[in-house]
Amino acid sequence: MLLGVIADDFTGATDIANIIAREGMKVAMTIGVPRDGFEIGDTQAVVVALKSRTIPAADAVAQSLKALAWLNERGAQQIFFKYCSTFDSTAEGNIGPVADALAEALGAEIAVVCPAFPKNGRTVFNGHLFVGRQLLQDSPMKDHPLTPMRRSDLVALMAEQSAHAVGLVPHDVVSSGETAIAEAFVRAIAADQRYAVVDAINDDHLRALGRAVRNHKLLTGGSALAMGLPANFGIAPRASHEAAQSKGTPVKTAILSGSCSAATRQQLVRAKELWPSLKIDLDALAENRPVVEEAIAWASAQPQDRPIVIYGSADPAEVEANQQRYGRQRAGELMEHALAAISKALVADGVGRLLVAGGETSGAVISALAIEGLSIGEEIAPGVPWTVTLSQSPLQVALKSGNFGGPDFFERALEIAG
Ligand SMILES: Nc1ncnc2c1ncn2[C@@H]1O[C@H](COP(=O)(O)OP(=O)(O)O)[C@@H](O)[C@H]1O
Ligand SMILES: O=C(O)[C@@H](O)C(=O)COP(=O)(O)O
Repeated sequence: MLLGVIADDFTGATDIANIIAREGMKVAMTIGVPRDGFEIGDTQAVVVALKSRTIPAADAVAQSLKALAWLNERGAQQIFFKYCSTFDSTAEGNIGPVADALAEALGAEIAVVCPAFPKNGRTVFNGHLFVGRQLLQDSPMKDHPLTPMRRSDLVALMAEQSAHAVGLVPHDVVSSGETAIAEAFVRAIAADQRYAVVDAINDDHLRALGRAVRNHKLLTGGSALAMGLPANFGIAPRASHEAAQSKGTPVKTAILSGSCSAATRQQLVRAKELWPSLKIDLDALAENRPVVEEAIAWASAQPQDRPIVIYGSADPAEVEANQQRYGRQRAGELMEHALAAISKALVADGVGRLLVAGGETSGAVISALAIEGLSIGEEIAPGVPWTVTLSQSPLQVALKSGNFGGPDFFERALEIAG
């Protein structure tokens, strides 16, 4: 194995696996740390998907170290800690503690911090993270149900979460190329900095950075940082990425969404106009009413040849009201558990194609389905591939990060699936 990736959520894991695959590496994605006997064959990169973004920091550290040990035992030459391109972290923050623990275990003197994903509008400039034209703190991420981001200064955010000093490699250095970036790392190490936030506003910056980190033991960042890594191992991008799913056969399809992100809510407006839809009532869930059973009955009463949409997604005012009533964590868990239970019943009832919107939601759904891993197929939108589950009865699955994809994402996904 050349590259070992530890991803802090499941949508993020398919996102980075997609990028690595398109850059030519043979990649496998596992759900959690694989069981003993899981064969990696001639796989060059393994992405271990964890659901560690919003859990207590000590648990996130323990799970990440377990993943690291598994990857190291299989000879991974470089480790990548993948977090969100919007640096999603709770108030306590898991990114710093996990990065600290991985750096310590690997003996890494320096690690980059670079969530930039220019194709999806995430750029880092003077250490500040932008989403489109807005600072992160002014973007819809300020209202995220679990990880509201109210600051944009990555140096400050990382310094607050980590036990170590954090520096910045600014855009003028990055624009000067690989040698200048590598020299900046030497200066950062001399200044006792463990992390270097690196500016990147386009893919050329990320590729130059990719070359400059060739010898780093640990990288941290968003998926786009992985773009330049396969080339370091002498691997060239693939002309076309083979589809993992078979086309042309009708497949019962369900769209499940717990994502309250602005992009998902817009995508749902369109999906609801096209297909039968059902909203899950969080109050009813909290009152222990048979919401899940009713949703399953509703689904089986719908025409079987059309996609169905089941969602909890709500706008910031409704999410806020729910959190006031039930608490941030409980509100999230109630919805995640309900959507996970519904997905299990739908699959048992013959649904063979699932589109899941939301990182935490995807984690809950995929875990409930007891799936061991996913193989990466065609790209639907930047950062979102179709995948096929590594299971006895394979399912087609797309895990959509909350803010990824255009307004017609779901239609586009189904067109591509054929
Ligand atoms: N109506 C709702 N009220 C409160 N929380 C909700 C509601 N609908 C969904 N949630 C929760 O919001 C969180 C959304 O996170 P996630 O699934 O990661 O989406 P995203 O990818 O957009 O960040 C989940 O924990 C989900 O259960
Ligand atoms: O880096 C990204 O933006 C995504 O890969 C990701 O992690 C998104 O997380 P969610 O929005 O919670 O799905």
